[in-house]
Amino acid sequence: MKQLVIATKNAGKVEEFRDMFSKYQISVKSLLDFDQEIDDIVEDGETFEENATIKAETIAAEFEIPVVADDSGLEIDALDGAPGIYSARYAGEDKNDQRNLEKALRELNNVPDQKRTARFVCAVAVARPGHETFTVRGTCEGTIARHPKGEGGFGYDPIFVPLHSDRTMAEHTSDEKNSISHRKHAILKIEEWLQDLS
Ligand SMILES: O=c1nc[nH]c2c1ncn2[C@H]1C[C@H](O)[C@@H](COP(=O)(O)OP(=O)(O)OP(=O)(O)O)O1
Ligand SMILES: [Mg+2]
Repeated sequence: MKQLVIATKNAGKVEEFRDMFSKYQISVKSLLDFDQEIDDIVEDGETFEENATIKAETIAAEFEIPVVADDSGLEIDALDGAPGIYSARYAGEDKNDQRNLEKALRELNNVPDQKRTARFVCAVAVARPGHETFTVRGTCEGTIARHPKGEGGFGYDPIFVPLHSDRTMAEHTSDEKNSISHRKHAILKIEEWLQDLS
């Protein structure tokens, strides 16, 4: 079994990478699996790609191994793309999913249904010692619901209704989410690299 480190401390992301990488015979190790304490990485880039690169290169340099990182978030059109790269800390430094989605709903309180369009964005960076880092991006278009619904997924999934669906992402099974998500679309773009990994 091939192994890949994902430079994330987000358990929801880890589970999705595990599920989606299993078909490439890749087992996933995340920052949650290291015995030593790993400091939080400062994500001070101006784009998803910059932040994914910072995370991947920090861990690749520290452990001298190939690393994949994910920087992702929700862009809401009626809020000019907010929360965007600030999605994790939208309602405060404690990165609370529930408070984040409640804040998004509050901001959209007076916004009619047809103007509630949004998309999930995921930039994936691949960093390897001695190689140039590269990034890819996947997106998932949808709308913001009026109320949270569903127990699956993580983050903003309870308020995000993907295009062509009448359920929130949190009401999708993990297999359903992993076939349409921004993360899936990003991973498809590194599929060849994943297959060639030794
Ligand atoms: O599929 C998703 N379904 C719902 N919400 C999502 C998704 N994907 C990203 N999101 C939200 C969660 C968080 O508010 C932000 C990611 O922030 P982001 O900095 O990339 O991740 P993080 O800080 O949780 O973990 P880490 O940096 O260790 O990978 O976007
Ligand atoms: Mg983060």
